Amino acid sequence: MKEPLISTHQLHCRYGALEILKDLDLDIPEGSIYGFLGPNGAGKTTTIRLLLGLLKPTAGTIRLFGMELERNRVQVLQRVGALIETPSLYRHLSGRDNLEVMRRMLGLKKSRIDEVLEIVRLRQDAHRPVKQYSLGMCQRLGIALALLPDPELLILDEPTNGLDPSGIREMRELLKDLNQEHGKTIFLSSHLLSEMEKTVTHVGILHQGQLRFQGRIQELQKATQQARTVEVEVGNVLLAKEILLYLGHAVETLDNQRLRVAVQEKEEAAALNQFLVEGGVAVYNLAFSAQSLEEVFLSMTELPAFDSSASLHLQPFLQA
Ligand SMILES: Nc1ncnc2c1ncn2[C@@H]1O[C@H](COP(=O)(O)OP(=O)(O)OP(=O)(O)O)[C@@H](O)[C@H]1O
Repeated sequence: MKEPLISTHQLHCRYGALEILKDLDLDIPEGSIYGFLGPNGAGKTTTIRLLLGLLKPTAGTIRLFGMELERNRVQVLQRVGALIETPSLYRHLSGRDNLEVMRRMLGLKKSRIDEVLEIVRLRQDAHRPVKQYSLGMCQRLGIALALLPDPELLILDEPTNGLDPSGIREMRELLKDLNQEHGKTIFLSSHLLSEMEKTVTHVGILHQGQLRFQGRIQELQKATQQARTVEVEVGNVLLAKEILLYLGHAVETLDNQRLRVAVQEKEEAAALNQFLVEGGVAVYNLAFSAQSLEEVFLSMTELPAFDSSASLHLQPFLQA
């Protein structure tokens, strides 16, 4: 099997006493668009800093292009283009001149500027000073700068952060184009699955420094179809909740008449109904629903939405 383009093994990182990343095993396949997702503070930027050699891990290893980063920094990093948050730009210079400064520093041929402007669709606006650019245009110029040396891998930290819906759409199209037409592997972070769902081929979900899911987006979608819930409308929410918790279901109170209950199989819904009725709870309505991808993502990255602590004092009641 082909070695992943980026892989980390048991990666740990601390800031002082604070453990930020724990046992992080990332696998980013060549040719993928890998969405690294997680809420604010999950550790995404810290991971990106580690991948770019800007920070040293407390423990663990990082391999890029099959080489250990620590021992091959220069060789590895010249094949990587990166954009961390907003790009550093000379605001009084035009987009083209910003690229020209970098081109000279890298000693690249002049024609490369038009090539990258074309890719990020900024050719028309290349003559304008950057201070007149929208945030989306600045982000695209930042990506053009990262693309100048024609890297195989792009690492982008929250490239859609702060963009309006049309800016997000343009960024999504650009990322797909870079991947499909220009063969770039892309690793990008985001705190919104909904922004990335249609773009990424692979997903890693980070929560409090630990990976909660890693795999193809289709696998996450499949998990979504399996993660079903039942909405139950009852006469006595408190009693219904106690019974369901006792039975080991994860339960969320929606309002003073409705509960949401996690179930694995369809048959469980029928059994659940029977237990409630036998326990003296009037059941007015019971509706089946699959969780959306966003709900699955949130359930992986929020403190448990479901309260699954069983209450013991119901035992005699149910055995009666
Ligand atoms: N230099 C630092 N010193 C101490 N703590 C830090 C430092 N940088 C980040 N942290 C802490 O590390 C944790 C992870 O931060 P990080 O920036 O990696 O998260 P993130 O997932 O990128 O979130 P965001 O989307 O908000 O940037 C946070 O609790 C943050 O406060």
